[in-house]
Amino acid sequence: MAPDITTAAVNATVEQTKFDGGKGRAFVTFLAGNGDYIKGVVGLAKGLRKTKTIYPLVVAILPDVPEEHRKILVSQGCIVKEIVPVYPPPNQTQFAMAYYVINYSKLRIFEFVEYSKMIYLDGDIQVFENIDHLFDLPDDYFYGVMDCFCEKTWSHTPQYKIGYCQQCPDKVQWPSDFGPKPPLYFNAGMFVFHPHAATYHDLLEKVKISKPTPFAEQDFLNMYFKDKYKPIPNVYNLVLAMLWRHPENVELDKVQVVHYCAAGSKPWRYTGEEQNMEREDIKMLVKKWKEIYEDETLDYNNNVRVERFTAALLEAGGIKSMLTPSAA
Ligand SMILES: O=c1ccn([C@@H]2O[C@H](COP(=O)(O)OP(=O)(O)O)[C@@H](O)[C@H]2O)c(=O)[nH]1
Ligand SMILES: OC[C@H]1O[C@H](O[C@@H]2[C@@H](O)[C@H](O)[C@@H](O)[C@H](O)[C@@H]2O)[C@H](O)[C@@H](O)[C@H]1O
Ligand SMILES: [Mn+2]
Repeated sequence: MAPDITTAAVNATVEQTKFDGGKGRAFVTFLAGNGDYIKGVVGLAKGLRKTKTIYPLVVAILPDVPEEHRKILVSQGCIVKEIVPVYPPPNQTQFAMAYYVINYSKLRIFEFVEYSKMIYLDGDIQVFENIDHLFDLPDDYFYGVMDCFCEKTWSHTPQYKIGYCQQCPDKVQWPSDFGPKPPLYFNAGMFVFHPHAATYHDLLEKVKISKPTPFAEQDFLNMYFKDKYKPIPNVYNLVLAMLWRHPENVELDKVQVVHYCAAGSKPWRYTGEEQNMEREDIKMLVKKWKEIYEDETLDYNNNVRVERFTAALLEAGGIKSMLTPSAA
């Protein structure tokens, strides 16, 4: 019978392991409002647990997230950090989606300098394979997956109007009289970054004087990091529209991270009625998300003793040191 490990020791070890074992690394997501995105974040927390990641999930929440949702996040082992909202300068801009204005608050995560490296994931993303290796990417760059400009949400752009997309740059040439080709552009639903105080303060200064644009903080981040952005393969953030816009660029069985950003694809409110939602691949991906969300063995409370006991073993120097002398 292993000796009693005091709860305090386990708690201390868990926190320390999370920090040391994580080498100051963490996944981070963003939650605002009292709506149903809480389901997305719970699904993400359980999906990350299923990948056996050693890194915690930090949830940056706006003040309007209700206590009941905060308790759910803590019960799922998340590190909950309340952030102050960030608003863009007042402007008449029509955002691609009216609620995108709240997404500027995502920028607060750049202040989490207690972490040396973070992977940001939208709440409507699911991680199906272990992606811990992305934390080892060099700090000098900002990593994300290239977006697609073919959906109607892009109809305000010159790219959309001429049928140009960075996913198939040879299909429609960028006209020379349009000026320089747009720099590579990432989807801001997933990115790998190194929190840094000076960068954070500069970001916040610049966002206060930047004209808001239809894709809100996504446009801003692309402008800000355009000289540091390094594309990573789309297996790390499958923007669903790629399935019908650029199927030649997708190998579904190799996809590790899925971004449920197409209209009607949020798994927790999926009805299958919107355009493209009746596709078999969409139905399969929504089913995969729901299987994780409904899997009680992935709940933190059903794992905490294993995670804590493992952590305590690490701290105590392995199984032998835990056995009583007579059994040694
Ligand atoms: O009511 C909302 C809307 C958005 N979000 C957060 O903001 C992210 C970006 O919004 P969304 O994913 O809907 O944008 P999309 O990727 O679909 O354009 C979401 O994933 C959530 O993490 C939220 O918490 N509550
Ligand atoms: O606030 C702007 C948002 O812009 C992005 O969503 C868009 C973009 O990806 C388009 O390319 C798609 O066509 C569209 O479906 C999708 O919603 C990010 O996913 C989200 O995190 C957030 O930054
Ligand atoms: Mn999203």
